Amino acid sequence: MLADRTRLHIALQKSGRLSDLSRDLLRDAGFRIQRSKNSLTARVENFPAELMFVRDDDIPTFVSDGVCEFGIVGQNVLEEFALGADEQRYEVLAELGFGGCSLKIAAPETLAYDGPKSLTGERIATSYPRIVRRYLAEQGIDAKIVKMNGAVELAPRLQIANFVCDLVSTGATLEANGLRPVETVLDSQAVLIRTTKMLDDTRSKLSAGLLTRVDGVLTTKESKYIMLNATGQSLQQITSLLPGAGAPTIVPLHGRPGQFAVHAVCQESVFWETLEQLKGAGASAILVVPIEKMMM
Ligand SMILES: Nc1ncnc2c1ncn2[C@@H]1O[C@H](COP(=O)(O)OP(=O)(O)OP(=O)(O)O)[C@@H](O)[C@H]1O
Ligand SMILES: O=P(O)(O)OC[C@H]1O[C@H](OP(=O)(O)OP(=O)(O)O)[C@H](O)[C@@H]1O
Ligand SMILES: [Mg+2]
Repeated sequence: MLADRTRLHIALQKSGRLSDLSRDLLRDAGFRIQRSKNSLTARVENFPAELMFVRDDDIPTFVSDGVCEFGIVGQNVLEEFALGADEQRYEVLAELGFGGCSLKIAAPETLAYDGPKSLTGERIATSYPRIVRRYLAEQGIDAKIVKMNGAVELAPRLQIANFVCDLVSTGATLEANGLRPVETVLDSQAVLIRTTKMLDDTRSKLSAGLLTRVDGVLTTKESKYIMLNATGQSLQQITSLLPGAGAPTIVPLHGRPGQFAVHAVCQESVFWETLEQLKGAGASAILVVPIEKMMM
């Protein structure tokens, strides 16, 4: 059956690290996901789109083939796919700020390691053979790659390989298996991808609409609304300290001559250090509040 051309198809991981976070992003963007008994697909109630729940490894293929116009997948999976593809038939539209992890080479705690040359002639177990092959080529190292589909951390104990190359975030899995990270091969997070296949007018418009909403969520997540009071002399320094703020609103404070209220939308992270600097420059009554929705 041909996919319905009047709606968008979005490929998401069915169950795993990215599943809930991907759905949360779409919900934050205002899409109401219909509950479905058939858990492999779900309609969006208030937008012509259908979610397809699949294995994450299949997402780059579906989007490249245009079976799904959009997908959410880790950069690690995408890169491994790209290294095996003849041409790139998808585009990365946004880094989503979740699913952060790194692909690392790890070795048993007891094994000596003295830089990448220690990998020469060794066996490295991984689910990411193409990425590891590229890394070894860049380093000019000759080593044998052993492909495993999961439980890679077990390889040294099973004497399949001395080294592993797998995803790490907290490092707890490595530690639990008596391994330590020795090299970082790739840093990764989830990204939104779109097919580069030509879309008809209907889906092209829907695609732009979806993108505007997702962009809105991503900008909003970083953005904060700052309010503070300042004296006339300190205004210039204070406004220059506001991270990623356009033109702030400055209004005189009633009954307090020479004092002003400054309001600004900051589109970059606001750290405690920033607040300390603002205070040091003469700001008082500083408030930082989250922004719920934003459309620029
Ligand atoms: N420890 C982690 N911390 C954060 N993100 C991670 C971590 N491990 C993996 N990820 C990211 O989440 C993605 C999905 O991880 P998961 O372990 O659920 O995949 P999987 O077992 O291959 O699932 P599937 O059944 O869909 O093939 C990874 O490709 C990676 O981008
Ligand atoms: O550094 P850590 O925080 O310990 O995370 C690393 C683990 O997370 C991932 O597996 P996941 O738990 O998603 O399970 P999976 O192997 O079944 O995919 C990855 O394959 C590691 O095993
Ligand atoms: Mg997978």
